[in-house]
Amino acid sequence: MTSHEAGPLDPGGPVLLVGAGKMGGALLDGWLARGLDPKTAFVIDPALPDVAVEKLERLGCTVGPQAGQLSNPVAILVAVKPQMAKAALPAAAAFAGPGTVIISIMAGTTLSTLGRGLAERQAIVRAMPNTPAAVGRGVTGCVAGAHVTADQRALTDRLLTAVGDVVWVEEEALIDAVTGVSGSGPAYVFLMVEALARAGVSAGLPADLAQTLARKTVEGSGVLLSQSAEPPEVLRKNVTSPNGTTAAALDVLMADDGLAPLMERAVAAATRRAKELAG
Ligand SMILES: NC(=O)C1=CN([C@@H]2O[C@H](COP(=O)(O)OP(=O)(O)OC[C@H]3O[C@@H](n4cnc5c(N)ncnc54)[C@H](OP(=O)(O)O)[C@@H]3O)[C@@H](O)[C@H]2O)C=CC1
Ligand SMILES: O=C(O)[C@@H]1CCC=N1
Repeated sequence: MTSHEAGPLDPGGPVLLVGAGKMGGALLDGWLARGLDPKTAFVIDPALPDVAVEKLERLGCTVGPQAGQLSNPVAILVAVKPQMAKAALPAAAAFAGPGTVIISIMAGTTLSTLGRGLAERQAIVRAMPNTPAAVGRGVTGCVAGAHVTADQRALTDRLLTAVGDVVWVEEEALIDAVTGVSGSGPAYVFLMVEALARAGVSAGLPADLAQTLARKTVEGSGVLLSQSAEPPEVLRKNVTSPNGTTAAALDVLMADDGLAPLMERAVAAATRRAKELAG
């Protein structure tokens, strides 16, 4: 796993972001927060509201670059919905040079599909980040296509560690499972907050108090997990007094039809859906 290096982010040339929505926007914010020179940041996103365009332009970024304004970017990060890939890839192809690495974060979209819209020997990385990137605490799984050089892999690391940690896998199919675990994973955790709050209401708490308790419990547990050297199993056991209240709850959650098989089915469904998105 690689983590952020000290010092300002310097990719060594211009970077183009195609699609500045929730994930692309979080990455761009992370790059700028890590000291990326805004003059080297280019953005294509026809849906970007005027106020966001003005803010980026005020910083010195170029939104909607014309041919001639940008050549040979060191990286193009494609962050549109997989269904928009066909519409967005021509722009990436138009600006890409032989030294450009294309980094796609589109769920399911394979290296082979990406390659069809790009030059024959284009360097392509398929990556899967997650939304905690918005607070610099994301984790991204990556796989490198055949033409990615060691320098381009290091550059990808620099761009993605700006918003969290990065892991590489060698087998492309594993990216679909990465999507099922960490790409979609934050939604499972937020759903757990919602469900815990609802269960608190059923146990007699006022709704706003139940929400506060559920939210703070998951926030605090996340921080404890991140700051502790102990595995989650030990942290769980630390809460669980013999024959106490937690043990009573865990008897339900750890039953044969409890959380583990449910999570397995959920991750399998997400992984399957990623494969379906490949078309
Ligand atoms: N959200 C998440 O948790 C994660 C998402 N991803 C992947 O990231 C990608 C983006 O997801 P997300 O950020 O949630 O989606 P968003 O819809 O928030 O962002 C996509 C942005 O791209 C814009 N767009 C559409 N067509 C084009 C185009 N031709 N050129 C440039 N921009 C375009 C969209 O505009 P408009 O709204 O008008 O369509 C939108 O602003 C997806 O492929 C997803 O699989 C990966 C990991 C996690
Ligand atoms: O739901 C999705 O398809 C995207 C990919 C991972 C998280 N969001």
